[in-house]
Parts: sequence; structure tokens; C-alpha cells
Amino acid sequence: MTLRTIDPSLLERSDAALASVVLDRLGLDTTDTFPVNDPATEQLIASPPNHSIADALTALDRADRAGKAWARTTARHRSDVLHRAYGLLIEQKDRLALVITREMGKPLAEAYGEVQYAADYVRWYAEEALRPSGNYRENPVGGSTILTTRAPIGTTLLITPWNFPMAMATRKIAPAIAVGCGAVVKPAALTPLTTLVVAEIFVEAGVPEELIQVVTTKDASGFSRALMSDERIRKVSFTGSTGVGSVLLAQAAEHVVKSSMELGGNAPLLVFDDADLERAVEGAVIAKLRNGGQSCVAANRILVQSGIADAFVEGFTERMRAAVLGNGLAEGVTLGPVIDDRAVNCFTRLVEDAVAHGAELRLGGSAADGAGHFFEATVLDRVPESSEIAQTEIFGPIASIARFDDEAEAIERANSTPFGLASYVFSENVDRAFDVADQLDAGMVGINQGLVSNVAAPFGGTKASGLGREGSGEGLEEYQEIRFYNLARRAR
Ligand SMILES: NC(=O)c1ccc[n+]([C@@H]2O[C@H](COP(=O)([O-])OP(=O)(O)OC[C@H]3O[C@@H](n4cnc5c(N)ncnc54)[C@H](O)[C@@H]3O)[C@@H](O)[C@H]2O)c1
Ligand SMILES: O=CCCC(=O)O
Repeated sequence: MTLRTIDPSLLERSDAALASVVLDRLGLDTTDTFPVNDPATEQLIASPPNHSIADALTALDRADRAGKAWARTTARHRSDVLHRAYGLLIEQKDRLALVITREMGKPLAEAYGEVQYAADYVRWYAEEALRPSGNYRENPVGGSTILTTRAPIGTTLLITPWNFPMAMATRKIAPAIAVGCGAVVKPAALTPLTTLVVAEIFVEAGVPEELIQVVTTKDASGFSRALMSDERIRKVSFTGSTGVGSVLLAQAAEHVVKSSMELGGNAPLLVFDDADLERAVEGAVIAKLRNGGQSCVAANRILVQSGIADAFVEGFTERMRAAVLGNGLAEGVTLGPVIDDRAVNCFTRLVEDAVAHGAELRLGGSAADGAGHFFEATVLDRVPESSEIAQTEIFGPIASIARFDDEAEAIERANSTPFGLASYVFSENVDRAFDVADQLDAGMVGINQGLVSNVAAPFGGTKASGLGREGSGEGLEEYQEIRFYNLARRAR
């Protein structure tokens, strides 16, 4: 398999974007560093500081101090700052997109999409910052009036994954700042650079220098142990795997820290006989290949009713075949590298295991030779439930398809997972689509479309997929505490 070459001027521009990143935003002159590599070439692209626990505690001191002052600013001021940040993020979209593609690998067009999506969270929370945050009610037996208000929860710890390095950061930072909290942010060690640029832009927009503290470290577990055992952290918001989420929840128990957990998924995508075939194929390709399948809401199990299955598999496989694999900076590439070698080895094993269990390999199935972590767009049909791929979160460009006969079977199989993040239903029968959607145990259901993510929607899952919601008005409340005043009234 030959991979496309890159326009040298684009490479130069992306090198310049990387060179512009201030790697040590804490300014603690930490001498220890760790490597960040481009997943498309495996070349070293940056060496940010490997902050120590002491550095992280200094960051916490600062965020806590700055947060106390920020909490006293007006909502209008915070909103204006966030609006300015939105403007600057869009103004610097070329730089941000190039950094995202170089550190994470996604095709440049998708990186631009992520910049807009991430910036939209900032604009959304600039607007939400101004919404009324309390209410008024009479004591039903008289004698007092109850006024409720929402106060900023305090200092927050925000931990993000590598797959959407910008959107997962702004989805947490923007609401925290909107309500008046300080934040210690820890990006994934694989992709720390985008977050550093985002923090720089927030400061340029008027956020106090110390309010957002970005800690870069290889020692994620030591870091979280130290910060979670400090009483000043009042909120942890984590996006990542369920395993790490459980560890953080256990740590949160010590000081009863409010927790938002956006964890793993295993999304079923159901296609019924009465689906519009083209719409279903298009939706399934989006739900599978967005971000190269490296998304928590990716279609993980495509379940198709027997009457439409052959036509669906044929159309879907053709669309998957059209994916162009290569370096995300190369013209025309629609499928970038996967994040690392571990992922490539895992995909190879999953495909081999599925085929050994009787699945039919319709497309792809192999890694690319040479430098970089590339895996072909892959389609497996008639995947038996006994194979590992039918039970696990794939997080890559492999479509696992199985067939079902009736609605009850589809719902039962869709729900037979410990996860409950996203799910998808394709049917032109409105009654069926809603009935099935109601019975799916998931926080989000895409109906006749393969994309659920939207800044105005409460993103999150049920069961092992997490706690709490991000985005929308609900996402703001995650950073607030309700308080009420019981105001004595004269008897009438
Ligand atoms: N529900 C969502 O919104 C959502 C979004 C994106 C990714 N995810 C999930 O994330 C997973 C893939 O991301 P990942 O590989 O980066 O996940 P991960 O859990 O390995 O890492 C996520 C973050 O946690 C940090 N981390 C690792 N060990 C830690 C520890 N012991 N204590 C504290 N922090 C620790 C990492 O450094 C990183 O910053 C998938 O399961 C995916 O479904 C969920
Ligand atoms: O990976 C999961 C989050 C991506 C999204 O917000 O759509």
C-alpha cells in the first residue's frame, strides 16, 4: 500500500505551527521532558516538560488563587472574555488545525472541523454564562421565601484524552471559566500541544494568566493521586477510558469530589429493513470513520436486519473502500494514521480473531508497512458474538457487522454491553425509530443519522460509559453548586 506524499510547503507551515507552541506554560523551568511523536511518521515533534508532582501542586496553588478572584467577576465580563476567545480560536484556526494533525494524525480537513467544534463550545458557554442561574419559590406553608442560586463549585481538575485534543479541552475549560472556576488541565501525554495553544489563546483573550494551568506529564497516575488527595480540588471532569474513570471515582470518594466521567463506549448502530438504504450507508460511514473510528461514539457494532443486510453490506463496503489512507497533511487523505503501534497490533489481532471465529473479511484488514501507524479501512461481515471484536471497544477504522431478524432481538443485542454512550437507529418508520430509541440503554441516540455530537446537546452516557453530561446547559451545571437562601417573611 503506498501512502500519498505531502506538499512540502504544508509541512513547513505545520513545523512553524509546532515551533510556535510554548511548551512550558507553567514557566517552572522543569528540565525533565518527554517525547511527542507524529503518528504519521513516528518523528519527534516536541519535548514538553515532564512536570513533577511538586510542579502540579504549584499549578494547583495558582489555579485555586486565581479562581477565587475570577469567581467574583461579573457574568458579563466572563462572557465577553469567552466571546473574545472564540474569535481568536477561529482567527488562529490554521495554526490549531496544523498542530492537531501533527500530534494526533487526523486529516487536516477533520482537524479544521474539530477547531470549529471546539470553538463552538467556547461560544456556547460565552452565551450560557449570562443565563439566569437561580429561581424564586414560596414556602408552601408560608413564612418564608426560598431563593436558589448557583455558585461556582471551586477549583477543577480537567483530564482529557488524545482523540479530540482541542474539543475535549474546550468542552471542559469553557463551562468552568464561564461560571467562575479555576482549572488545572492535564492533556494526554500523546497530544499535549493543542491544549497548550488553547490555553495561550484564552490568556490572549483576557483570562488571567494563572486561571488555567496546563500540566504536561507522563506520570498520569501519580499526578491524579496527588491532586485528588488535595481538598482544594472540588470538581473532577475526566474523559477517557472506563478503567481510569473508575480509579478517579475511587479517588474522588476521599474528599467527596463532584465528578463528571465521559468514558468508553460500544455503540450499536441498528439498520432496519425499512431504512432508507442510502441514508443508512452514509450514516454508518460517518459513525464509523469519523476520526478514523477513534471516537467514543463510533459505531462499534453495526447490526443489520436480514432483509436489507446484503444490499447494506455491499453499499457500505464500497463507501469504506473509497477512504484514502495516508498522512493527514496529504491532499485527498480522508483516513489518517491511528494513534500508536499498540493500536495497530490490537486491530491486527481483532481481525484475525474475528476471521478465526467465522467472520467474513470484506475489505482491508491489514496494517501498512513502513513508518507511521496506519491501518486500512476494514469491513468484517457476519461477525459472531463469540469473537473478541463483538465485545470490545474497537477505537479504529474496523467495521464489525452482524445480522438480526426482528426488533426484539436487535434491542436485546444492542443493550447487551456494560456501556451505554451512543447508539444509532435507521428506520423510515417514525413509530419504530422512536420506540426502539426509547428502549436503547444509552445517553445519546442518533436517529437516521450517524452524528450525535453537538454543543447544544447534553453529551454523556449511562452504565459504564459515565456520569454527568457535557455541553448544553446541563454541562454548565456540572461546575456549579446549588445554594438556597431561606428568607423569613412577615405573616400576612
Ligand atoms: N465519553 C466520552 O466523551 C469520551 C470521549 C473521548 C474518549 N473517550 C474514551 O477514552 C478512551 C480512549 O482515550 P485514552 O486512551 O486517552 O484514555 P485513557 O483513559 O488512557 O487516558 C485519558 C486521560 O487520562 C490520563 N490517565 C491515564 N491513566 C490515568 C490515571 N491512572 N489517573 C489519571 N489520569 C490518567 C491520560 O494521561 C489521559 O490524559 C476510550 O475508551 C474512549 O471511549 C470517551
Ligand atoms: O470521542 C468522543 C468525543 C467526540 C465527540 O464529542 O463527538
